[in-house]
Amino acid sequence: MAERRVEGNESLYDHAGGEEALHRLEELFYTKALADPVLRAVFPRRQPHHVDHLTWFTAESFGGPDRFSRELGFRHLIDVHRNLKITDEQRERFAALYLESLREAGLPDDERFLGAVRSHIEFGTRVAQQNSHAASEDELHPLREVPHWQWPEAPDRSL
Ligand code: HEM
Repeated sequence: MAERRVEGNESLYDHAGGEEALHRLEELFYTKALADPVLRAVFPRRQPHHVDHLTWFTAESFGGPDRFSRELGFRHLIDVHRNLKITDEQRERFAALYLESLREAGLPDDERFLGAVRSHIEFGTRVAQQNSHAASEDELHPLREVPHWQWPEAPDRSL
């Protein structure tokens, strides 16, 4: 679904196509993760709420409804990643499969949107990885709430 222009201050959530499009993306991604030889160690079986919860998280971070914070809370996200001991290879595969799924789910593929999703997934996977190794509260990543992701800055044409 290329060629969608960014309208005014449209949210990333609306640009993505809202809840339905994000759910399609997360379902495709989770199916790939479950079948992946590198990720199998951390995703041994399908968890019934994973896709919904991942959808709520992404929706909220992209400027949509705040259902993740209201119903689950950020602490839940910290807790589910604790002790997973995510390796660099797993983190990188997670990000690569996510970006692959974005294309296959037919979400917009304009450069600004792709840039926002790339930086979101890069940041999120690093937070999850750090928290997965934290032996104490002090070693957790300092993030304590769902971030509000923004469009990448437009290049400064005056330079
Ligand atoms: C942007 C990065 C990430 C986000 C937003 C994210 C988000 C989530 C969410 C919403 C859940 C669902 C919890 C529930 O069911 O209530 C979850 C669970 C989980 N995540 Fe992540 N995660 C990220 C990165 C990672 C990475 C890099 C890995 C490992 C390579 C990972 C492994 C897991 C596992 C194993 C679970 C629990 C089991 C399951 O639900 O399948 N996550 N994550």
